[in-house]
Amino acid sequence: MEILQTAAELQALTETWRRNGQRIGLVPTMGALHEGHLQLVRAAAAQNDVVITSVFVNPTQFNNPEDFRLYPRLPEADAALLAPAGCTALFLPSVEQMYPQPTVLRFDFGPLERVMEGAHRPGHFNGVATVVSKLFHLARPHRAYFGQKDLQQVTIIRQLVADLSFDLELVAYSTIRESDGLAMSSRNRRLSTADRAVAPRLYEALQLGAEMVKQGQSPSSIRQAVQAQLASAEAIKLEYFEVADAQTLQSVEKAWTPGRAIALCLAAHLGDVRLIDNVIVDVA
Ligand SMILES: Nc1ncnc2c1ncn2[C@@H]1O[C@H](COP(=O)(O)OP(=O)(O)OP(=O)(O)O)[C@@H](O)[C@H]1O
Ligand SMILES: CC(C)(CO)[C@@H](O)C(=O)[O-]
Ligand code: BAL
Repeated sequence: MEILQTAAELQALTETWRRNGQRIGLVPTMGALHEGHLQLVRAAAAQNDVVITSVFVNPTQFNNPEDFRLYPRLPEADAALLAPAGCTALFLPSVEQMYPQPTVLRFDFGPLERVMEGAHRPGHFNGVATVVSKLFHLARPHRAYFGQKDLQQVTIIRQLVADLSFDLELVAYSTIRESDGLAMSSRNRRLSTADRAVAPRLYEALQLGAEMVKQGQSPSSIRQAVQAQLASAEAIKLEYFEVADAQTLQSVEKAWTPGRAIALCLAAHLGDVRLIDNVIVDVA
């Protein structure tokens, strides 16, 4: 596996691959890799001739400087995991490589970003869309891989791909969980032992909500039940819980629209670690 640190190296490599007619898969990440990332790399390896994984802790998408400073950075361990998963090239740029000058670009995804992560992390999706656009231009992938754990992110990137006519296929994979249900996340490493023990309560609360959706209970009763269940775990500080349309991500207030899937999404703090999770429920 090659390790590339400059944008010019990546462009040169992808140009050669394109000229040779090779199909390129791209897996954008912020590193501290786990099975959630590796399923994306394995899928990319199975579906393309070559795979680029980027590991870049992107400063422009962090609204909290402490979160950026403490984000786990493990490039050697990441490299060791990527080669056996079928990655051809690891792109490991510096901030200066990705941002040779301060970016002034501004994206506005309208209602899609005025809820949940966009509402609670000002500027977050502007930073995500900026770096993902740069990665698409540098890597020129035929397919790009993302996880449903970041449901709003994948929805916004789908809009970005359509609006800017990126000539690629967006591929999304479902959330990989620990055996106790906790969604795998790089930030899980930062949980204290006590907080790690209660963290599965997040998924348990989402499962309770999913059961209530299936029983046809109202969004307001689901909100109440999920919030009450999480309030009983003292270590968990819920930031938001949303009952949303899985496509538009807009809050569902009254009746379900038959045939439209529902997304139950939350963000919560355990100590100084902020986690997100979601489940998607089909409504008959
Ligand atoms: N548990 C998971 N299952 C499936 N995909 C995942 C999972 N965790 C992350 N991904 C996906 O991997 C890609 C890179 O995510 P990222 O590097 O931010 O990892 P992360 O574990 O989500 O970290 P954190 O949540 O702490 O930011 C994203 O497309 C993300 O949705
Ligand atoms: C897509 C991404 C790599 C952009 O920095 C990041 O938001 C992530 O890891 O989900
Ligand atoms: N996985 C989403 C990236 C972030 O939390 O900034």
